[in-house]
Amino acid sequence: PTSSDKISVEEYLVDALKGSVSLGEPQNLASLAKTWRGGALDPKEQFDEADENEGVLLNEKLKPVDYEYREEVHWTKCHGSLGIGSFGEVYKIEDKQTGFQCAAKKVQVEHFHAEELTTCAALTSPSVVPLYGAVKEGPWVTIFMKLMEGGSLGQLIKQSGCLPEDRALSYLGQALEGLEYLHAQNILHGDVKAENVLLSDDGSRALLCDFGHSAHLHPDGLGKCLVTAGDSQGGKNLSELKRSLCANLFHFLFVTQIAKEPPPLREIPPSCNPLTAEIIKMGLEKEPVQRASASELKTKASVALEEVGGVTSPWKGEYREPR
Ligand SMILES: CN1C=C[C@@](O)(C#Cc2ccnc(-n3nc(C(N)=O)c4cc(F)ccc43)c2)C1=O
Repeated sequence: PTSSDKISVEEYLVDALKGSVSLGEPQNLASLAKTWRGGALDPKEQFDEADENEGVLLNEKLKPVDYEYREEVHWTKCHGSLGIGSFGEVYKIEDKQTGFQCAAKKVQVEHFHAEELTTCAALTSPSVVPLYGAVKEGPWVTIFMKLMEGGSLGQLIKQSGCLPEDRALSYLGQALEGLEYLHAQNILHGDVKAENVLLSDDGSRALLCDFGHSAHLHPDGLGKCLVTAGDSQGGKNLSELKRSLCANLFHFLFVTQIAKEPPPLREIPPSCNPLTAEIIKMGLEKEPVQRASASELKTKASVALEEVGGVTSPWKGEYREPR
């Protein structure tokens, strides 16, 4: 066969997956998701697309029926939305056959980026929200994931006013763990903020979510932009992220608006542990070359947490007036 006759294994796989919903592997989902794109369709194509239903589910408690998985038919939303992600609303949903509940983000296909799935499909870190699969139904892409009953850190900060130092350090450390893991997989999250850190029902665990702005970093891409003095893994983009994460720590602690310029360090309260103050300064270092690596910041955050005596403040304690 000539080269034009040989189709890639991936094209062959995608051809087999098109038009149906099946229980499968992360790689299958990643390959199929790359074919989902919006764009001008002629009326005939629009009509055909309206009924289209295809996808790959990764959790056996989400059960397609006769190669279909449709809203209101096989799964249904439970009450209102949980929050708003990048280009989409997030809902608590229930599988009608198994009763299993999870979270689902609905994105219009013209706003869907395959990287939202290709970057997180095969991740297994305890600090990243697990993906349960994704399905295209007409002009919508629905992305299923683990339900995080504790809600987002952004919501907690709004409810609590500002966080006690022990909890801010614990959540920072876990978010840095997730970031460090993503970097080790050459993945750039691209939108690290309190709204994209989700909490377990008892508030003990914090996991990164929302890969709607993520990108695959090629190893040489990192090589070209090695600018931190930290471990060899650091990269300019990552150091930008770490800076925004430490700026977020400042936000977690003191609910300052994350200004374009680093928050005035003089506003770090004197009551704060010196190591916490050092972490904020290290992470907000303007010069990327001087900025600490994710690993260094993570290590310092866990030492600072030990120094403040671990997490002792109550989960969702009384309101604390932001500074
Ligand atoms: C693995 N994966 C798959 C899709 C993803 O890119 C996302 C997202 C996203 C964005 C904003 N918000 C939430 N969000 N999720 C939950 C939840 N899982 O319970 C949630 C709960 C809230 F209270 C508020 C926002 C929430 C989730 C991603 O990361």
